[in-house]
Formats: sequence, structure tokens, C-alpha cells
Amino acid sequence: MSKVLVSDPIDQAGIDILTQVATVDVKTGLKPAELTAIIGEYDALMIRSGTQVTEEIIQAGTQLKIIGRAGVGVDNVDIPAATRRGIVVVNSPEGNTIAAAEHALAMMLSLSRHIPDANASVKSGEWDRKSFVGVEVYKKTLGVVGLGKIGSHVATVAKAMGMKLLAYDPFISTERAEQLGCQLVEIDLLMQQADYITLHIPKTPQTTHLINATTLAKMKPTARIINCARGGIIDEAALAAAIKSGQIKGAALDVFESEPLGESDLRSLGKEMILTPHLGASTTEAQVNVAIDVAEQIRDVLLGLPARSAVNIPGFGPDVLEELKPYMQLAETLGNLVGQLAGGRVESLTVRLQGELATNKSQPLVVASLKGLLYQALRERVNYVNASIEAKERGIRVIETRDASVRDYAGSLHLEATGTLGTHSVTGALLGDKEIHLTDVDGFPINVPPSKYMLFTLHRDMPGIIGKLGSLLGSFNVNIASMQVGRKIVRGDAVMALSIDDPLPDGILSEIVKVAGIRDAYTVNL
Ligand SMILES: NC(=O)C1=CN([C@@H]2O[C@H](COP(=O)(O)OP(=O)(O)OC[C@H]3O[C@@H](n4cnc5c(N)ncnc54)[C@H](O)[C@@H]3O)[C@@H](O)[C@H]2O)C=CC1
Ligand SMILES: O=C(O)C(=O)COP(=O)(O)O
Repeated sequence: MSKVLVSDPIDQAGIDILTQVATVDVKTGLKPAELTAIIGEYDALMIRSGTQVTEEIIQAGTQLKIIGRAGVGVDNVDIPAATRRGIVVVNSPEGNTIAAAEHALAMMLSLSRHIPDANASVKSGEWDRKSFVGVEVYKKTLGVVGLGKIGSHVATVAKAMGMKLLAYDPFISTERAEQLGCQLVEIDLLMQQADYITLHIPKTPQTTHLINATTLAKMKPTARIINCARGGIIDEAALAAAIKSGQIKGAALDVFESEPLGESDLRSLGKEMILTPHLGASTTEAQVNVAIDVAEQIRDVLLGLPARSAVNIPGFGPDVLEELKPYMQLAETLGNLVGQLAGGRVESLTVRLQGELATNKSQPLVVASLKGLLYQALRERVNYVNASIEAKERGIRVIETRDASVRDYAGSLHLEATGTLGTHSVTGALLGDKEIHLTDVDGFPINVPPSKYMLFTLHRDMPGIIGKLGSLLGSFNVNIASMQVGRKIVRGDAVMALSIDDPLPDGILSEIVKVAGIRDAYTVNL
């Protein structure tokens, strides 16, 4: 049975799913060295933002197949290191969207009405109404930085509260922003004009310290900033200085450069600074959502099924995957086949999406083709996660093309590889009930389902060859399950595709090419 380590607090709903397929150990609060010492026993690791999954931990996780992040941000996981090791990293892109958006809105209203400090004041026995006069958000301008899932929900609710909306997001269309009632502007203008600024972007090299002394200096002295996205997007020292000097009015932070927050100037600021301990996703609903979402994906991957929200398999969204799943298997089979026909050391692979398939996303099919191509060399070590990297490291040139005009089958996939045995090509399609068929080998039309052991010959189409080959195989005790000849012209060159019941014995290929009329023979194990 597989073993899963849960190293951050996860809702029981997720644990219940994991226990269907694995032994689950919940060990929270482990120090990095303690995690490194035990991770080698586990097939899967389930985390939230508390566990730092460093390269060292990934190296020590020799059995790891999947890291599941029960939340959105995966900046606490060394994704390139996981990808190199073929470990799939999944998250829950939508499970806590509403929770995080509502926390940002709560922060905005709390800042405006001083709710945390007013509450503390009453609880300490005071009745002070003068110190806590607030401001309204109605008709104020909210600047949303990052108009993704959380930013969009914040914008929708803020609009309903009568706020004017500016947004900065270089990856979002003007139409999308307009649908949400936002005016898309550059960051400088947003900083200058907004009364409230709320951050909903990932932490990346581009966004680290996006809010710094220079950008803070552009804000209005009455403006407030809210960060429920990631610590480190705001330069905390510069923010504390800007509030102290009165350059800006205030801030509310849920996330910090270093968590848990240690000694910090931020703690010494008064009612204009609200701090929460990374609570954005901490609602009952969100925790159930993310735990179920990620546990299901871990369960699926441990059962050999694909994950729906893998962050290190580009282009493999759930919809794409569902639609392309049968074609992924076709691509893998063709990749494996053409790789063997081309011999080891493949230098280049061309993947051509044909007919109806040409309108689909090609990337998943290219990755699946590469996985098949590399299977002979890497066996189970190659998967959808690392196939592209492994191919790149081997210097395999990958060319993607599409040809919608090919009409032989509803949609077909054509792969051509050049390796030590020259250039070879195969085409395949899905027929009937999604059954894989080889429809072309080296330009010769055939129609055979692939089988575990196959023999291909290139020969001259002339009487007697099939009989001679049959007798030869018989003399080596090789049983033929099916056979088909593909030719373009009568008595010209032809290809023979044979399915055989057992692997071809050593030495037989050199005997086959001695048969008069047979020029080449290739054996393939799928
Ligand atoms: N405080 C908490 O507990 C939680 C925090 N988060 C964090 O909130 C953030 C947003 O999450 P989602 O909305 O789900 O992500 P998302 O991926 O849906 O949206 C992010 C948006 O940021 C934009 N973006 C990327 N780089 C940018 C840049 N350089 N400048 C401006 N915009 C940029 C993207 O185009 C995208 O529209 C993430 O950092 C996530 O980790 C998410 C959930 C809970
Ligand atoms: O989902 C996210 O990105 C979060 O920041 C939530 O973090 P958490 O799961 O509460 O540790």
C-alpha cells in the first residue's frame, strides 16, 4: 500500500479520501531536518503553506510521486527540482478563492472602520467613540493588482459596494477587465489614484518588492494597501517607514516576508496597521474544498491516473485532459513505436496533428509522444512531468506541426523521428470505440491495432515473400497473430506489419533480411 505524509493541518475530509488508497501519517510542525529524514518512506506529500519543500527534501524523497498543496500558492515548493525528478505538483486553484477574497474585503472594511482596535478598546473596559471615526468605501477608488480568480471576486463585490475600480494585470484583456467593471491601467497610475490598493498576484521574481519605497511614494497620503496574496510582494521595511512618516495612511497584511512573523516594526504600528496570521484561506468551507480537491488528485496519481490541476504539466488543464485523454494514449504508443523504429539516440521528433485533431492544443500530445519516445530509455522514470525536460537534456529537437486538410480519419497523429536507424514515421488514429489503430508506417498505408510484440519489414511486393517469412518465423517457433501488407503500388515497395505472440528471438532479424526481397526488418516491443 502507498504511504502519504500530511505535514500541515488538513481537513479530515481529505484524510478520509487518502486512506482509501494509502496509509496516511499526519505529522505537522516537522523541522526541515526531521522531514528530510523521513520523506524517503513516502509516495506522496500533502502540505499547506507551512512546509517548505526544498530541493534537499525533494532529493531525499526517493519514492515521491506527487506533492499536493491544499491551497493555491506553490511558492513554498521547489517546482523545478520536483519537475526534474518527475514528481507531479498539484494544487487547488479555486478551493479557497472566495475565502481569500472575503478576507481582503474584510481587511479593507476593518481598516476603514478600525474594527480590530475598537473591539480591543471596548474589551479593555473603555467606551471611546472619538478615536475610531472611520471613512466610507462608497465612491472611493479601489486598485486591484492582479485580476485573477481572487482579484476578480474582490472587484465584483467592491463594485456592488459602490467603489470605482482600477486594475493592473498585464496578462488580462481589456474586455475581461471591463466585464468586471474595472479600468485596466498601468501600475503607476493605479498607485497614484487609488484610495485602497489590494494585491492578488503570485510572488515571482517580477513581483518581489513590487511595492517598495519608490512605488509607495506615488500613493495618496490618505491611501491604504492590503496584502492577502504573498509576503515579499511588499517591502515591509519601506511600508513601515511610509506609514510612520504619514506618506500613506495605513495597511492590512495577512502574509509576510518571513512566516511566522518574527520581530518586526510592523507590530509597533497603531490602528492604521492590521495584521492577521495568514488567515486568507482559513474558513471551514475553503479548508474542506482544498482538502478534498487535493486529496482526490493524490489518490488518482497513486492509482496511476492523471491529476486535474498539476502545476508542472503545462497545458494540461482538466478540460483539455478529459478531451485529449484517448489521444494521449495514442501519442504515447506512437512515440514508443517510432522511437524504436528510428533506433536509439533520436535527434529529432516531429509531431503533426492532423484532421480534426489539428484544432486541439498540441502541447499535451507532444509531451505524451515524448514520454512514449523515451520509454525504452527511461522506463517508469519518464512521465508527463519530466518528459520535455528529459528530451531537452538529450538534445532531441521537437517540431510541432498541424495539418487540418488530412481527411483519412476524423483526427490522426503523425510522428516522424530521426535516429541511429534513420528517419521513420508512423501515423495513428482512434477508430470505433476509441481503439488505437496504426494507419501508416513509413508512408505505407496499413490498418492494424498495435500489439505488444510487433515486426515490421520493408520489402518488395512480390509473390512468395509472405510464405518465406512465415516459414522462417515458424522455424524459430514464433507464432504470428496477425499480418498486414501496406503498399502504394502493386509490385513496388511495401511494408509488412506483423503482430506476434512472443518477443522475437535474438538473431532472427539478420536472418529475415537475408530473405530475397526483404530490405529491412524492425522489431518493436510496446
Ligand atoms: N492569504 C491567503 O491565505 C491566500 C493567498 N493566496 C494568494 O493570492 C494570490 C492570487 O491568487 P489567485 O487569484 O487564485 O491567482 P490567479 O492565478 O487566479 O491570479 C493571479 C493574477 O495575477 C496576475 N499576475 C501575474 N503576474 C503579475 C504581475 N507581475 N503583475 C500584475 N499581475 C500579475 C495574473 O495575470 C493573474 O490574473 C496568489 O499569490 C495566492 O498564493 C491565495 C489563497 C489564499
Ligand atoms: O492558498 C494559498 O495560497 C494560501 O496562501 C493559503 O495558505 P494556507 O493553506 O492557509 O497555509
